[in-house]
Amino acid sequence: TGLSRPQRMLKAVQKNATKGDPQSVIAAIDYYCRHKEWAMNVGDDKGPILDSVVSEVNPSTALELGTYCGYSTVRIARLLSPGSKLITVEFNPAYAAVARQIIAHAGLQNKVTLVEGGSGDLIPKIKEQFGITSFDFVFLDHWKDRYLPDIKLLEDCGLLKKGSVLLADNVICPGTPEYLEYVRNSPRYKSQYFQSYLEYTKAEDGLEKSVFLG
Ligand SMILES: Cc1cc(C(=O)N2CCN(C)CC2)sc1-c1cc(O)c2nc[nH]c(=O)c2c1
Ligand SMILES: [Mg+2]
Repeated sequence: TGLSRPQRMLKAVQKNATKGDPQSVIAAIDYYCRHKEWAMNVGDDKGPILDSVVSEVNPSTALELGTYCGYSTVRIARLLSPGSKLITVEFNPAYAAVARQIIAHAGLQNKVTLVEGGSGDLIPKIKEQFGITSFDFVFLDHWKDRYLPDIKLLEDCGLLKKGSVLLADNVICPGTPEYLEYVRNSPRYKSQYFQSYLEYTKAEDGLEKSVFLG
């Protein structure tokens, strides 16, 4: 049955993007997914909002839940200051294999640690495995039903500190109602909605930014 959609995306990156140039990797993926075949990257409508939040936070430690093909991994890692680290978690080994190659094509492999496995299993092991005490920034983009349990896990594992910023994709489409209800009503978070569009479409979607108050 030939190549998978992620593998076809990888080929497009290897063909059209310049090695070591993250912006060309981002542009090659956006062109492919807008004009050839749709894929669930955060994309070029929501991407600049992600960029602005990452730049504002300038995290020393960042966590991404849901790597997929590494598009948002590249968007985040290209903005990190020297010495900062991004840990990205991917459940699907086929996605992880493609993401490693796309992250390497961008030349960002030294800023990124890709961990394969389920977020629920990995989060409790992060402190001991990576010597990280807390995350300055967390991007939630894995599976809508894991957003709420995983932030509760991050809280319980002491991986959030006063001022930690959570940014969640797809809060409208596919939608994460329980997560939104929690972060918008909990006294422990200050939340803000950034309206945008589902990647490469005219459908509404948006990002929810939530600051942990401690
Ligand atoms: C798979 C999928 C299908 C969607 C949709 O409404 N579609 C109608 C319009 N056509 C064009 C595309 C398909 S939206 C979406 C999606 C989008 C993300 O950003 C995701 N991020 C993380 N994890 C996910 O499971 C995830 C799913
Ligand atoms: Mg998404």
